Amino acid sequence: MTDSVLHMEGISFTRGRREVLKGIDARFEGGVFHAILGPNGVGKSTLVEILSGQMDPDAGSTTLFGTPVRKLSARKVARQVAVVSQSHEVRFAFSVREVVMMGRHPHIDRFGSPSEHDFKLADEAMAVADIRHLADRPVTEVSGGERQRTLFARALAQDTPVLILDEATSNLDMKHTLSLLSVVREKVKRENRCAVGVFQDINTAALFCDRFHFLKEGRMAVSGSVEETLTPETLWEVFGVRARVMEDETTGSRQVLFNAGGFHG
Ligand SMILES: Nc1ncnc2c1ncn2[C@@H]1O[C@H](COP(=O)(O)OP(=O)(O)OP(=O)(O)O)[C@@H](O)[C@H]1O
Repeated sequence: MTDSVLHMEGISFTRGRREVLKGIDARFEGGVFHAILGPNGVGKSTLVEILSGQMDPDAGSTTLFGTPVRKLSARKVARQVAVVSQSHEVRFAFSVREVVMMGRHPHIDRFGSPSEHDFKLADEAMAVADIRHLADRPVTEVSGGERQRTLFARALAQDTPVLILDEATSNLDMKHTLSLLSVVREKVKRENRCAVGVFQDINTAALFCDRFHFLKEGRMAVSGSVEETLTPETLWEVFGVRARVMEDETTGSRQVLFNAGGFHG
């Protein structure tokens, strides 16, 4: 049994002169790891920015546990939704530990100070993201992948029922990609949390996610379980690429085999 945690209805959004999203309906449940997929510029980041309350849509509504997101304060949303965004920009030279501790701020009283529990969660998140050895380094002086792991750890420390990942592993090596997404999957399955990830790499998404949502030309083109949606027909329709879809006999997960010349003009 799955519960609807986030619900989008009739979401439309125009950026510049272009209507990027055209009446999107989607449901994101607890206990499910969702993937948002689609070509560059189709509106994946825009969709998750609206989903996490960072932007208001021109039309339609998003509810979080039944309450319209626009009626909730940023602090209330941050207690429920953590985001690892695509922008890796960190302007100030906070230490890696300080950045991870920022994930606890929504939970700490305005005039209070962090508790033992806050420090413990931040420390655990740093261990999971394998950044403890970087704790005292300025975040402006670590590598792109290390910075992304720091922002991932901040979101894990935030300890929310909803986790939104916008290409959150795009700079990570394979080992850290697998280990961090395994942790997300475990939280989704064991603790009934809801995860929504934007992915460019369909095979990584197929290893960890339960449901795929493909965007095309501002609309939700195909939505459903990985088995239903990850087909050569969908890949052709959405991305204009020819590919084979294989099922790994050992793990049962679907993987795509591309070929160098297999794309539409
Ligand atoms: N700040 C902005 N101002 C105006 N237009 C924008 C802005 N950010 C994005 N856009 C435009 O909105 C559209 C959707 O962008 P968005 O970043 O949501 O796409 P995306 O699917 O996440 O793309 P990608 O796969 O390249 O990350 C694109 O046409 C983009 O050029």
